[in-house]
Amino acid sequence: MRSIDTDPLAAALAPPQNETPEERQRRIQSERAAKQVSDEIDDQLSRERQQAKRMPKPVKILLLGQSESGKSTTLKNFQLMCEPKAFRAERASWRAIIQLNVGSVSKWSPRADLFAVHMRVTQATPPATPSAPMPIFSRSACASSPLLEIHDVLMRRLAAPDDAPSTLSRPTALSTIFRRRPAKEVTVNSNVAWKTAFMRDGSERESFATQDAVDWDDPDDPGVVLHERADDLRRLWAHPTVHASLEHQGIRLQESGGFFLDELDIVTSQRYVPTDDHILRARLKTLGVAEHRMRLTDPNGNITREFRIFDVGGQRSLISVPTSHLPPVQRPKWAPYFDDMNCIIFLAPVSAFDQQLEEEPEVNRLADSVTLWTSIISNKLLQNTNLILFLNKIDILQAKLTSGIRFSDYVSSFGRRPNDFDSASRYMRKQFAAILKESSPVPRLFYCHLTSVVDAKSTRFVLMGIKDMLMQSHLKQSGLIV
Ligand SMILES: Nc1nc2c(ncn2[C@@H]2O[C@H](COP(=O)(O)OP(=O)(O)OP(=O)(O)O)[C@@H](O)[C@H]2O)c(=O)[nH]1
Ligand SMILES: [Mg+2]
Repeated sequence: MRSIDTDPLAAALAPPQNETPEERQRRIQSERAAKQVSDEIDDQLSRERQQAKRMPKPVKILLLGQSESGKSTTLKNFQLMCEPKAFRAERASWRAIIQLNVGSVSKWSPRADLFAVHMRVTQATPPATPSAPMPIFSRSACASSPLLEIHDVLMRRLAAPDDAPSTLSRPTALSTIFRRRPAKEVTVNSNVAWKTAFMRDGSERESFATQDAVDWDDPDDPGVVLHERADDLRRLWAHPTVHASLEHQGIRLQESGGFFLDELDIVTSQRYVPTDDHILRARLKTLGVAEHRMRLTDPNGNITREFRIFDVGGQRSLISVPTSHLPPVQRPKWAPYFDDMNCIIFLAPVSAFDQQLEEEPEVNRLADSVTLWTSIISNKLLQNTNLILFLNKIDILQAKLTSGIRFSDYVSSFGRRPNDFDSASRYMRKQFAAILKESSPVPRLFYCHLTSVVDAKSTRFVLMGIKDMLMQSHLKQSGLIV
């Protein structure tokens, strides 16, 4: 046997040689306390392991669809339904995103030329007649625009840009969360817990009162600038030249995600805290794949089921839809990672029948959704997964058809059917179902819903049905019911 002299471990653990009786007493007490803590941790781990063994397997849901189809908004609805407290605890974070949406002129400027219009309005030159061509101002000429200023304050608040060291106290780690790309949307990297960065004390909390959601004393709060500039923004948005210009270019900002200009009074108010409805309408593009876990509890607070929802950012490079030079159906690279999903919710934004993809302006957005749908349902790795189709953004579809935009001008196979919501939605449902029948490797059940996922009430109804259906089929699979 090794003696203490030669065994380094025993030597390190041995009591000090000249220990007094008091020191010995203190040492023994502290060793006892440490052992007690260690035993408690062991017990807790063992209890959790037992509970995990008893818990049914988690229900896994995969959200798919092109960019801006409504996947993250569907996820927010799930959260609102399953964990309303946690959803509302994130209001401060969503407030920042909504403020960014309001000040996000870089998104509109290339298309909507709001800077140019803005220069006229604020310089009080007589407005041009709506039909007159709009002068084009360079970005530098507009550098003093209050709109740009708001946007810049928000961006500095959200992420210290790499090229301009921020004087703000926000952690620079935020720059890895948000990325600013010229004339592109602000995106969120799904692997980063960005929401906690906006919580009042930087920590996640289960619940707090509305007024506690935001740090009202923060001198860098973008709400202050936004409130100061509210009049400018209101004048800009109320100006007839702005609307004439947008109409002239066929731009309907009201239908874009993150549109809050019709509610400037509310969102620029000094103590603005977003409602559930505003959170659902806030726009933040997802990058990568985000996994969200939600725990359902019984009335006694015991966890009965875990839902894992995977939100796959819809940008083309990620979902890898074919482009003109690739074969018509290409296997998505991520599919092997998702072959054990219980269900895929596929979102097709049907209001986009008259729009083109931002990434590829020659591709119609509805055609792109159909291609992506075909590629998903024909994938053998995903063939055993339940399929639920959301024909989404029906509120915008309805508004477009009512305003006289003709569906058949973009979808010639629609022919001479009436240009109304019922005919168009029925037609699309039939087309998507026919593709499934033709392209799925095995026959499968197909559920289709006409949705507007910014409407919390109707979406809750749809999601409740899906949740019940999944729990039933899950229990059947586990042999717990027949
Ligand atoms: N009017 C209306 N807006 C919607 C609807 N569904 C989603 N939106 C809005 O459209 C925008 C885009 O929705 P997201 O949920 O962010 O889209 P996404 O599919 O996650 O997009 P990526 O993250 O880019 O893949 C958001 O501002 C939503 O509020 C809808 O049914 N009607
Ligand atoms: Mg998203």
